[in-house]
Amino acid sequence: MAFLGLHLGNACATGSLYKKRKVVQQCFRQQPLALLITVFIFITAEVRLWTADPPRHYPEKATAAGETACGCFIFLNNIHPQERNNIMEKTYDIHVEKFVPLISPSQLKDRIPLSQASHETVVAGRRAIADILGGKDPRLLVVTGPCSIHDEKAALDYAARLKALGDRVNDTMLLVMRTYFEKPRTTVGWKGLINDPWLNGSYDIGTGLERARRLLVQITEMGVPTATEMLDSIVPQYIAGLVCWAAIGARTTESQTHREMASGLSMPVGFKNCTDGSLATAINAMIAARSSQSFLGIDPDGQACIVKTTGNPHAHIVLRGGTRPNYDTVSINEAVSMLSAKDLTRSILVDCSHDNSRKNHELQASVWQDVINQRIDGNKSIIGLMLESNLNAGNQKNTGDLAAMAYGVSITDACIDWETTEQLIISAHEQLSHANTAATDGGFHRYKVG
Ligand SMILES: O=C[C@H](O)[C@H](O)COP(=O)(O)O
Ligand SMILES: C=C(OP(=O)(O)O)C(=O)O
Repeated sequence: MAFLGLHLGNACATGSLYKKRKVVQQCFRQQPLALLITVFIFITAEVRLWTADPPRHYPEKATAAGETACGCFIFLNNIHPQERNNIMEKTYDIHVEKFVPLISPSQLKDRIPLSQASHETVVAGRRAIADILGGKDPRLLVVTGPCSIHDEKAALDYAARLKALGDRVNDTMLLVMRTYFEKPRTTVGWKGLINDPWLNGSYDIGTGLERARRLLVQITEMGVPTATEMLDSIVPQYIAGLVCWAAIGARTTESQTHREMASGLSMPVGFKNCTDGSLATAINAMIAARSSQSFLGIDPDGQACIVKTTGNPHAHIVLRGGTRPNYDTVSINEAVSMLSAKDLTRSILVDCSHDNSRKNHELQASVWQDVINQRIDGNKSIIGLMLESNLNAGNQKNTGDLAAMAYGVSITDACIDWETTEQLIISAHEQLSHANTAATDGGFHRYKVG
């Protein structure tokens, strides 16, 4: 009734003849008396406006008459002014199809708890990464693994191989597995296992969170430290306790929301330089992330809340190239000067993939070797490298049919295969071991930060 009253007013003021007729018919069926009185008041108002001296113009007259009629209808039907909001045309969620409730972070943690073995891997992994960033651990941090996880079986296969390799090179490198569940897209595309776990556009995010958490538990139970990109600001509540290193990607490093989220994350966070190659965005991000922040989020029970953080002490930069690669000596020195000027940690991780290899996975090997050479030559600011690597090389189209797709091949960016990965890591391990042994003054000195 109230809704019709409002529509009557609106229809009188602005509507088409058809709309007016429809609204009046509805009103008449439901509230004949109120309608008659309203129509009478409306006509009286119209007549007064049309005969006013000086004459008033049409839109003003129509609106005023409509509002008068609407006001009278609301008054006659005893509608409280506050209820008007409820009967007005909807101004929110117009483009929202539906809201699908999700399990809360604590419910998911109860369902898939952190085991003792996982806990040990996460704590030791984070500590080792923080020590590498701070210059206390002389090893090289190597973040390697698929561009994105789409098949848990292949991910576990990769993790098992990485565990064996990590044990072998443990005295020169810390190997951390890319377990990327969220993919930022330049335009559109598959957004990762959390967003679309069935690879078919069904967006079963609840299942995605569950599968991501379960896989992280399995990988950390194998003793393999994990790395992921944090993209959605709600996701960390569900999985962050199982992640040793996090990235904020090139597309989101400039975003305030992501910087705030990073300030509260429990693990070291690497900020990628911007897609155009700008370092300033990552440097500004590091300043924002090390500061305490207050922002909107959810608590472990899924309740919307204000999240107050203390700031992340282990924010650092990741060079991933832009309009040109930025892994060369000149680019790295430029990054060091910019970081020094802002009194930030000068520890740099170089991503061999993305725009450093011009998205050609085969070029990752030469980027890798160039950076290893710089490190051996004494570039003390290089603390780590990243590879996009999978069981098998290249990439394939996501057809949505996991059984029909090639095993261990990326469905996002092209990756190098396992054999190449192993060969690069072992070769670098040998070169680093040799350099350490050969150095007459006890090995190259790690860069002390702060
Ligand atoms: O690392 C993965 C991709 O480079 C990133 O998600 C962007 O991919 P897109 O440009 O294909 O969307
Ligand atoms: C998306 C990624 O990188 P970037 O943000 O550098 O494009 C990635 O590492 O998966």
